[in-house]
Amino acid sequence: MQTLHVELAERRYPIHVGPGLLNQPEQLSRWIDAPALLLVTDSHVAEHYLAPVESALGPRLQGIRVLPPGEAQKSMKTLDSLFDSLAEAGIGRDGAIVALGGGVIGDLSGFAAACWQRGIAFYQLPTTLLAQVDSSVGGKTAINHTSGKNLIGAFHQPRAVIADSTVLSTLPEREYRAGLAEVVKYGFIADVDFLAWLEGRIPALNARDADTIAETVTRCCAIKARVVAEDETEQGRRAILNFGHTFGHAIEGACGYGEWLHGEAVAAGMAQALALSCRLERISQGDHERGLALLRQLHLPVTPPALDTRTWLEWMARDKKATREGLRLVLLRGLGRAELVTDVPTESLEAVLQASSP
Ligand SMILES: NC(=O)c1ccc[n+]([C@@H]2O[C@H](COP(=O)([O-])OP(=O)(O)OC[C@H]3O[C@@H](n4cnc5c(N)ncnc54)[C@H](O)[C@@H]3O)[C@@H](O)[C@H]2O)c1
Ligand SMILES: O=C(O)C(=O)C[C@@H](O)[C@H](O)[C@H](O)COP(=O)(O)O
Ligand SMILES: [Zn+2]
Repeated sequence: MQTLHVELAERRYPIHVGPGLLNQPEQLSRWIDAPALLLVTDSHVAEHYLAPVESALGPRLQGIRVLPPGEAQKSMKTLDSLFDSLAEAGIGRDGAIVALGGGVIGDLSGFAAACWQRGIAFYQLPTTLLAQVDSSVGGKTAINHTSGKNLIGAFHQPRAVIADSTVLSTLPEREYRAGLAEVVKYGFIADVDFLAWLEGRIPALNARDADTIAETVTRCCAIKARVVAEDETEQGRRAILNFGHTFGHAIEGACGYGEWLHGEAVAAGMAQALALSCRLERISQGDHERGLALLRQLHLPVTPPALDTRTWLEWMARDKKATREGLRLVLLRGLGRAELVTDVPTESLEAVLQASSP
């Protein structure tokens, strides 16, 4: 097992990564240290992993909510129903939520924890690749609004992240691939050596080799923890974690939440962001092709759905990075280095949007 930390002074917390962690009741019970707990999960995850966590937490567990799976749960209606569960379980200020599941469960439960009695603790037990490498770390919590992705939310850090790499063996193939998109993102934005490391392990990644995945999770968490520690509330630098997301969130919203998985939309969005970076001569043609090749070799989509330019621009305008002056996009300045760019020429953006429409 490895333990990293997100260095945020009084909000500093550990990320434990390793095999079999959900089946170590003494450790689990020590890491999850609040006196009263509500556990939130979804029905797929519950089927596989609820029993060991439930028995490890014992009588401190005051309630369990098993939600239907899927992006649609990041809604005001489900959030409201979680408040009912917190009330029924009698969770007060010293209580906490245990989020057992993927990014949907983590984002939703984290936001419920941020709101309940003005903020209670929560613990992330991520069970998807995407959640282990990205969503469980960093404290972005949210639900969706019909007008845009994650528009209602809060920065609220977990008290601990416990990532059991063994649970990834039951993850459906499509969900595994979606998680790889966020993995590749770290190489593009912050670490060209990691990008090369991934390129050298494509057969192992495609075969879901357990050791390769465990190392991948640790490396991604280390990058994310560093970026979050530098800029917890995305005043600047943290925005690089949003590479591909202005396009990706537009795809998710325009096609209807859940139609494209978040990771799939991010993969196609990163292909757009690579194309725009290349058109603006921020990366070479060779680097553009290298980036697309990696996405394709991991069987990730690089072509977005057919949306007209007006639809693209309407959705992208609601991105949280946008200001009154207009869009701000994360683009590359060479592979392994991302920047937040304010002055993207409209004609270049439109050319990329038009070129990608089938
Ligand atoms: N907060 C952040 O920083 C952040 C970062 C990235 C993504 N996100 C959000 O995360 C969400 C996507 O999360 P996700 O990709 O984890 O999807 P998800 O939570 O919907 O889980 C994917 C599917 O896999 C199932 N599942 C989960 N773990 C399993 C396991 N071990 N075995 C079998 N089935 C399992 C779930 O039931 C679900 O059907 C999106 O809403 C996205 O916006 C947030
Ligand atoms: O942690 C971050 O910061 C990220 O941007 C990580 C993203 O992968 C994630 O999808 C996040 O939820 C997007 O945030 P948003 O602010 O664009 O909603
Ligand atoms: Zn993301």
